[in-house]
Amino acid sequence: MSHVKIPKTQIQLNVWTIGRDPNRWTDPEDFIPERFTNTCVDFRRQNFELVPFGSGRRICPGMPMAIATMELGLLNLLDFFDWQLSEVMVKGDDIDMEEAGNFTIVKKLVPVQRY
Ligand code: HEM
Repeated sequence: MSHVKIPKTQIQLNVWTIGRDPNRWTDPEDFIPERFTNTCVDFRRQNFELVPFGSGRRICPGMPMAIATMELGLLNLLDFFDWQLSEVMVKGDDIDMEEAGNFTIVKKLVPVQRY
């Protein structure tokens, strides 16, 4: 494979669209976290359908810190609170996974203090 240099040009990948490509993902709009178990697709490697931290020599150097911070934050939220759906979250019998908000996100889950 030959490499082409494009000097003084910034290239941005549309990771949002890649992550919703129906040619790559089954039911891409559905929330199916199990899709990431038993798969060889790994966001740390060169699986270009999943590149939240970029890839190659300019991959995010803060990735280990970001993962540790997110895991710690998430585990604390799960440990200290029970979570229930707010009324806006329920759609029929199902959970409404439609995105809301732009720069600010509407709270769809309600924390209930456990202790
Ligand atoms: C969820 C959290 C984070 C996400 C999703 C994220 C994502 C990214 C992405 C997509 C890039 C561009 C990679 C590329 O060009 O291929 C990047 C670059 C970078 N990130 Fe992160 N990042 C996160 C957290 C962090 C943290 C915590 C730090 C530092 C403590 C950090 C420092 C950097 C730096 C310095 C670059 C530039 C690397 C370079 O251009 O060589 N990031 N990040």
